[in-house]
Amino acid sequence: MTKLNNKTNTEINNKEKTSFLTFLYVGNTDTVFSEDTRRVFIINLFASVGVLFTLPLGVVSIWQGKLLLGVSLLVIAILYSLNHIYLRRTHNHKLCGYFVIYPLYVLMIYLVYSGGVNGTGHVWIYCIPAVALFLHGMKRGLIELTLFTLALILVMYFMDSRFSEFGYHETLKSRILFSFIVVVFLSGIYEYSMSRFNQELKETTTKLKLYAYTDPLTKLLNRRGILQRLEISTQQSFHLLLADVDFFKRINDEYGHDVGDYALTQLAKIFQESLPKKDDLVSRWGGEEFLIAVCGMDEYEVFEFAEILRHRVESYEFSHLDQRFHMTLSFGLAGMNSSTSLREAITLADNRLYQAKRSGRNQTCRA
Ligand SMILES: Nc1nc2c(ncn2[C@@H]2O[C@H](COP(=O)(O)OP(=O)(O)OP(=O)(O)O)[C@@H](O)[C@H]2O)c(=O)[nH]1
Repeated sequence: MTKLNNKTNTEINNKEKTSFLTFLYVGNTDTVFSEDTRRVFIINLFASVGVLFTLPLGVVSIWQGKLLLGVSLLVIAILYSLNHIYLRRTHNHKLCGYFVIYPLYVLMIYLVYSGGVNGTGHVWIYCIPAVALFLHGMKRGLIELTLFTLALILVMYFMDSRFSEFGYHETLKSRILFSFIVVVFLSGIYEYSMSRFNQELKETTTKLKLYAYTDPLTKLLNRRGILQRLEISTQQSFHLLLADVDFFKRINDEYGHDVGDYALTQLAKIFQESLPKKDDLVSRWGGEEFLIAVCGMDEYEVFEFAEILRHRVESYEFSHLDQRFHMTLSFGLAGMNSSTSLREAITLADNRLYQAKRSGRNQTCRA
């Protein structure tokens, strides 16, 4: 019974966690680590925290008779709530970022000018640097923060603000400015180190993806690479050609491993140059096997293409380190469409390749 209760509690907790994440990621929880999703998440978080503060403070301000301040806070609360809905529908984080930051600048300047509630308005300005630098990056963020600082100076020193009415010492103004500049400086250092770190992370991820999906010898996609590309492809149907070099072991044995490597690299070039369309793919499936995926052709056309390729390789003279030799290929052909899965098509192509080998090699076997 206790076990059952624990399970139900965990399920409820997981459900709540998922709903919370769905709220913050505006419905998109699968690509959590993409830069766009991260921005959507943080803008949404800023806006949600903004609503949590501006809504009650707005109500309190109206309650205390500070109508203008109260209405401004409520307008921002509404704006931030609409921002969430808009973000959920469009994922346009750039525009939503403007909706977060610009009303915030105006509100802060107004709070400093009016003193807010009992002269406490200026204490809120320190949230500005982090938000500005995150949303607009170092360059634009710092320009906006400089303009904001100038606006602060203007309001505090040159406008008839209500600052002196609250009995503050004159030095408080300069201390507010200096401490604000210190926070800008620290936020800038943080943003700079974070953006450097993110940049390096992005570059490393790109390199690792390249290594993970590419065959180092031929520079073609490897098995993982082509499977990933085929799984995400928008093409409805493909034909797969599994090609295998006949008696490749003899090349290695007769001419050495380096010549064998050269032959595989040269073969990869021939395959790549022969692909009919730019959406077609070729990969090194493993060892001396290559998987080619072609789209937009019927089975007969693919068979014809395989035969052309086979003859091209058969008549090609491989030449490396004074060694000259010829190679032949065997092909297994299979179609992949809505009724045949990728795995099934690969198995079928593999069976037909085996059949081509058994029937004497140097040929294409299809259904
Ligand atoms: N040089 C080189 N040889 C490789 C590489 N990968 C696999 N091979 C060799 O490819 C050969 C494959 O031999 P087998 O599987 O017996 O096939 P085969 O000699 O081509 O004979 P059939 O496929 O039956 O026509 C082996 O000798 C492997 O060492 C590679 O990256 N470089």
